[in-house]
Amino acid sequence: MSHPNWKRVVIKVGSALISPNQQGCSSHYLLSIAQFIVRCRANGTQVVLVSSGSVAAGAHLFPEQEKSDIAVKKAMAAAGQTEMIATWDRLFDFPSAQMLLTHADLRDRERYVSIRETIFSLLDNNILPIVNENDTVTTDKLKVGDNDNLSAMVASAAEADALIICSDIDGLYDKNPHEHDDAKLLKSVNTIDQSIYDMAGGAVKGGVGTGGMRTKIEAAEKAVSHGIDTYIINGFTELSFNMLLAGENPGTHFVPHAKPMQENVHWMRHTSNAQGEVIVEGDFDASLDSDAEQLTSSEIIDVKGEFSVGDTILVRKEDGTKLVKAKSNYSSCLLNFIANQENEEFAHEFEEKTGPIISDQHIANLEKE
Ligand SMILES: Nc1ncnc2c1ncn2[C@@H]1O[C@H](COP(=O)(O)OP(=O)(O)O)[C@@H](O)[C@H]1O
Ligand SMILES: N[C@@H](CCC(=O)OP(=O)(O)O)C(=O)O
Repeated sequence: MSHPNWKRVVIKVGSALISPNQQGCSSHYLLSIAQFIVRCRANGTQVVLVSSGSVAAGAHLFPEQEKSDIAVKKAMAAAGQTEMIATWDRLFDFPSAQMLLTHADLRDRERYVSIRETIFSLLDNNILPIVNENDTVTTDKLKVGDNDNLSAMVASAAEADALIICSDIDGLYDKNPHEHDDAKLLKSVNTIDQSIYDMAGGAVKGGVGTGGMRTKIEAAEKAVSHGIDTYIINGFTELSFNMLLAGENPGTHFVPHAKPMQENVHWMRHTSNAQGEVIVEGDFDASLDSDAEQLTSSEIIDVKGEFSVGDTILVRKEDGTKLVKAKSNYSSCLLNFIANQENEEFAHEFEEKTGPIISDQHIANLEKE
């Protein structure tokens, strides 16, 4: 876990650190984070910054408006984003670059690959990528929704060794310490299961944070399955960063999987969204192997939703058991047509000619969730 071994890290900074009073941006807490970034780079560690705070930073420009109104929030984000980037940029004597992403970008394989290339190209040229969600264009369907999950997706895309989530609290406690005086800090988490999720509450009501601990655990789960060391640390104190640089754990460390998922399987599982569902009989045991069992139309009971060739679909059993997520080589329309064929020989010949229903190159086994 010692810091000098990291080739690349992603640092996620929450809104409370950027705009503690919602009166624009403050560099008060950002100075020690910037110092950490500078020292990482001096040690030869590449850094990608995922920064929240555009909504919080822009809030003061809309004094008369209802802050929960979506259109107002988007306007706050648009206005606050420039101030947030300018505040970071002032703290560095090297160039930074703004990357505004949505889930619609990350779940599209082509755009995802393009995002990866841009990150690598910026890093190769010693430019600091500063990523945020593109709040002004998102809708419920298109957004990641919180920067904890976004930072895990970015860490996977960037092939980072570590993800450091800077929060307003020392790490993950066994219960919300703002509500329970006897809450205890977990120094290390080996396995993220339901008992870990049960410890997490949401963000403080009326505060500037979005996801609370739940989204940080979701992020950690995504990252560790890609072999990424993940930390939740207190970003208010400089000591956290000094400890990280000394190879010590200042908060909660989520231990990465010893056998990380392959990059494209990880993307399919944790970043891509299923556009539709195919309900099948029995267990369909998928694997990333062209000799593996193929899904055939005779096993399909139902096709749900509308999807096109190349979209990700979820293959599940009638009882709801999720089997695999995969790229579909058929549209929902064509799959419905072939699955409803009474002439099995025709269906079989059609599939032989058209090729496998789901791609054996883009598939993630869901371990019968
Ligand atoms: N088990 C827990 N351990 C630590 N914090 C928790 C827990 N459950 C809920 N929280 C809340 O999560 C908050 C941190 O998340 P959030 O407000 O979204 O901040 P950020 O801006 O850093 O993302 C904490 O301040 C705390 O109120
Ligand atoms: N994209 C939003 C960030 C949303 C978010 O996840 O905030 P936080 O919980 O403070 O990390 C913004 O810039 O305000």
